[in-house]
Amino acid sequence: MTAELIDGKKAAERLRGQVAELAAAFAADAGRKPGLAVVLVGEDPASSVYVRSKGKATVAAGMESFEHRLPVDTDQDDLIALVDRLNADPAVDGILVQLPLPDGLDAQAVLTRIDPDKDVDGFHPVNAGRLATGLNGFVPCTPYGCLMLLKSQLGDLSGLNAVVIGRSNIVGKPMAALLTAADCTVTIAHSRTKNLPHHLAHADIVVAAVGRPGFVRGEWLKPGATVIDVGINRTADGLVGDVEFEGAASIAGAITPVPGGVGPMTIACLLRNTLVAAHRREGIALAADAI
Ligand SMILES: Nc1nc(=O)c2c([nH]1)NC[C@@H]1CN(c3ccc(C(=O)N[C@@H](CCC(=O)O)C(=O)O)cc3)C=[N+]21
Ligand SMILES: [Mg+2]
Repeated sequence: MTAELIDGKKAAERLRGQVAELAAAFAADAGRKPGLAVVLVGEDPASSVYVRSKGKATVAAGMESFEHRLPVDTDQDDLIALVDRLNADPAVDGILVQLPLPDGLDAQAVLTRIDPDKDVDGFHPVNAGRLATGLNGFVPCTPYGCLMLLKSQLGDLSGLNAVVIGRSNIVGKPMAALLTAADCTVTIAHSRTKNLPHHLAHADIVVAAVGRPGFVRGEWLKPGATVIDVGINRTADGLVGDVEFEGAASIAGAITPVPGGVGPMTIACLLRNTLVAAHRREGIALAADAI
């Protein structure tokens, strides 16, 4: 292993510390804490664990956590009615509906119902449009966390070749938009891409978000590349990323581990977005470079 390990856990702790300080200042100013509502439908064990750790992180950052656990057979109208109540609740700055939703529920309809200014996941089409056109909105937490890790690792990203593998609305597309805005030359690769190794051979930055364990091989990388592994795959060998770690770590310049890389940053960015939402909703200024 010659690559530097990018410590997402440490970066996330630092960000959470900054959020906590600013949340305390907000509470002193506004007379209330920033509030995050998390909605979980059903009892998927992995989702339950995420929701619990989000709730804990929210409280630890000095914010209010509102947890709504609904039965697996909740119908669409009841879920929409809950979103409407949260949209109207002045104590709620951010709303997150945990995905995936159980079969039979229309996730797109639910996400589109969330007030875009409370959409701290950044999944609403209005926020996707804001990101695509350079307006201030909410950026999805996982790609935002990846960008923070890249900037703290590399500084200025201008002119670098970046290959994003995966084109989901949640990671790949917003990641490509963020890297484009940071003046990278961006390639979006996906399951139909021909000759992925050809594209990776020129990539200074690789963001892997394909959801297939060990899909990206070390020998495909440009020596010294910075590799961000978004994959969280539960296998017989435990939790592994989308990048074949051992091989990649002998060729890359820097790489995120799984776990302890992107995952912790996702939660820290959720708190960051909630803090920003609270300031915007109360009309309290937050210095652009504060966080
Ligand atoms: N509306 C919505 N927003 C989300 O942001 C969202 C979602 N739904 N559904 C599920 C995915 C997944 N996700 C993760 C968050 C943190 C870790 C994380 O902290 N992972 C740790 C530990 C992982 C473990 O041990 O299971 C790590 O990578 O080190 C992982 C995954 C957010 N998601
Ligand atoms: Mg794909």
